[in-house]
Amino acid sequence: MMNYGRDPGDPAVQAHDLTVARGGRTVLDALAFDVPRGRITGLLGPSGCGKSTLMRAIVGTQAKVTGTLDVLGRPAGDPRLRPRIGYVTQDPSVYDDLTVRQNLDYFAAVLHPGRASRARRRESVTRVIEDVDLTARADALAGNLSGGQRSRVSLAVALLGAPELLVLDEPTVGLDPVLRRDLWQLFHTLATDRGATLLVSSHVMDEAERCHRLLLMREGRILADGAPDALRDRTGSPTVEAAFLHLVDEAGATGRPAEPAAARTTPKESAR
Ligand SMILES: Nc1ncnc2c1ncn2[C@@H]1O[C@H](COP(=O)(O)OP(=O)(O)OP(=O)(O)O)[C@@H](O)[C@H]1O
Repeated sequence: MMNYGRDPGDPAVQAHDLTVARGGRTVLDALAFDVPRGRITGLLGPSGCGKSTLMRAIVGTQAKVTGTLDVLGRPAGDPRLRPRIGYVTQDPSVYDDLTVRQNLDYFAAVLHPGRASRARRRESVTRVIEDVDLTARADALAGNLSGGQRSRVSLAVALLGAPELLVLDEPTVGLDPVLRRDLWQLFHTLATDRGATLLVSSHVMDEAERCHRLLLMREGRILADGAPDALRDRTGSPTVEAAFLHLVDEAGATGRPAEPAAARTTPKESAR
């Protein structure tokens, strides 16, 4: 199986004092955390807490980022990081008038151009279609796929270059329980067998249990980080969701986070 670059050394992502302003507001506030290599780190928190903004900062597409943010040993946004990171946004970016295989052939040609790379392209396209379990639909037009199948095509595109770091923004939204389970199995294969680092966001707390490690976010801040077990133990909670609520109450009691909730209601669509 292909090795995606496990390296026991530095964390894949290291952030210190990471701050992002959007529309004149601070939406990420002095974050400090790291993301270990070869593991699945879940980025969990309610809608609007800043998960997508943080992911965009990591992949280098977010403006007005201050503080320190190192990704795979380089500053976030360094062009040399591009082939080493796979990023899947919430909106599947596929061409509806091409088949699944044609979509992947196209992106593979961008990644590995030239006649000399033809065999390599064919091998990687077949591999990623298998990875996302779309072999039976490889010749279907993307426009005729279900929402979940389209998002798996986007994931396949991100897997093409065998990236060391995969940043997946709510990849399981709208999927049925069987597909969600299958995708999480794939994430574990990518991390465990291929050494990839995954950062996966979700606002569904039950997905937390499937991660090796969690970053719990609320209102632009990291509320807590650690393994699901450790977070449950530390808060004496039966589930990560209960642990999250406990931590929210604790933060309220110590007077830490929070700008007024009303200041945080800008529709997400205006962000793009
Ligand atoms: N262009 C913008 N101007 C002002 N505020 C913005 C802008 N874009 C996003 N925001 C705000 O930044 C905050 C973080 O948004 P972000 O999309 O990162 O949250 P999220 O946790 O990913 O939410 P969701 O789960 O709904 O995708 C939100 O409160 C949002 O309203």
